Amino acid sequence: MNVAAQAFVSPRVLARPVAATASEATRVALLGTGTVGRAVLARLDAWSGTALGERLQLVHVANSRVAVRDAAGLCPRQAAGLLGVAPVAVDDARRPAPEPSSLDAIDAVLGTTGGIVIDATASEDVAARHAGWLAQGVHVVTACKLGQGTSLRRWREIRAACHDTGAQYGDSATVGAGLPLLRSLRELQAGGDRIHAFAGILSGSLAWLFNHYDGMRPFSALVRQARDAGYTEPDPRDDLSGEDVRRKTVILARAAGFEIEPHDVEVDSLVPRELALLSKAAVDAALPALDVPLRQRFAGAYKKGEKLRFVARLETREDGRSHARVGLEALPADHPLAAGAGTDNKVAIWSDRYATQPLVIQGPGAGAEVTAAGLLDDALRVGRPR
Ligand SMILES: NC(=O)C1=CN([C@@H]2O[C@H](COP(=O)(O)OP(=O)(O)OC[C@H]3O[C@@H](n4cnc5c(N)ncnc54)[C@H](OP(=O)(O)O)[C@@H]3O)[C@@H](O)[C@H]2O)C=CC1
Ligand SMILES: N[C@@H](CC=O)C(=O)O
Repeated sequence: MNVAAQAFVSPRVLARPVAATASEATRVALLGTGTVGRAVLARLDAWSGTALGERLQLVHVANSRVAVRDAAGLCPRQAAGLLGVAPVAVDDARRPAPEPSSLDAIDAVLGTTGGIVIDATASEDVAARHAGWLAQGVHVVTACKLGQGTSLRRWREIRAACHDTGAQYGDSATVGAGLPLLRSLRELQAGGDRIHAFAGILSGSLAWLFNHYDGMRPFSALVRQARDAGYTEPDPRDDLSGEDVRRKTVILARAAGFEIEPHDVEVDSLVPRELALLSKAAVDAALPALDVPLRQRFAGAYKKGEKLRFVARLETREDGRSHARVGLEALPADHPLAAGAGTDNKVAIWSDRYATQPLVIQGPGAGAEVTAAGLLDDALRVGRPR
């Protein structure tokens, strides 16, 4: 059974069934039916007929190629079947036929205000539309970091659009795959606190890789395993190069009050030049180019009893300016950031309130299920309140 099919068997009951009317539901358009998008559909499917399910009405699902829509509401399982990412149900023939995917269709299907776009893509084209949707009064909930984690200009456009229309931007899944990181930073500042610094593990895939790498198995084999488990970006070089962590650092920094540009973050990439230059299709075969450099770095750390961890740091200097960097560090084995398991993200935050002992937030930081849960938590939050 493939991963898509597995997502749709034996759904857990996540909430008690209650009666509710469709008119109370918020219309939702889901973009992306890959690792995260399929998990969103599976979670919505498991909510069918429950109080949570009645609050969100799926009206549009698309990937980069095809879309299905129905203003009266789509069954998540059938939509997945129609788009070819889950087993086809018997009565799917009676459902709307898939049409070519177009981002212009969102306006027609959600109307001008009140609906939610869930972005489960890694698409620049989709991220470039976030501010426009918000400016129309459409809420955006996103796992994609290209909205807030790229240029300051785009970040400001997103914030301005939210301010002007009251539309909301759900970004919990962009850093820590739904962990309460961005929320905590914002709540501290809302209470008058000022953030001084943060340091942490912000990549679930790199956490998993360095929690498992023992210098014996080739590093490239572990990268393939992390990719197949759904922890990496669609192109694993985005993780290995530190670009994904750069974007998360930028998002966290801005949420902490530091309006930095991506180039303000110093990045130490793990990707050798010969791998960086390849097309995406050629990457898998060339992954062994990682093996020797990583084995050497592992051996150097091992001899000193240290552990390799990919760390992001933001500090404020005496002149009040911030400095951010991300890269591989060899840490003493008992260092707090060396602890953790699986895909754990772990972030320490120093502020006026937490000046000596930092506030520490830790938990799984990648994976389809936690990310989908983070997206739908945000969708419930920005949709019509209950
Ligand atoms: N995996 C994880 O643990 C986490 C992922 N994220 C983020 O979630 C996002 C999705 O990741 P993941 O599911 O792994 O990626 P996948 O590559 O598995 O899926 C991406 C999906 O986006 C679709 N897509 C691309 N362009 C468009 C478009 N213009 N319109 C509609 N759909 C489009 C693709 O379509 P097609 O199928 O046709 O190619 C595909 O279905 C990324 O931004 C990632 O950074 C965030 C937190 C954790
Ligand atoms: N590829 C990312 C997924 C979540 O953002 C990671 O490894 O953390």
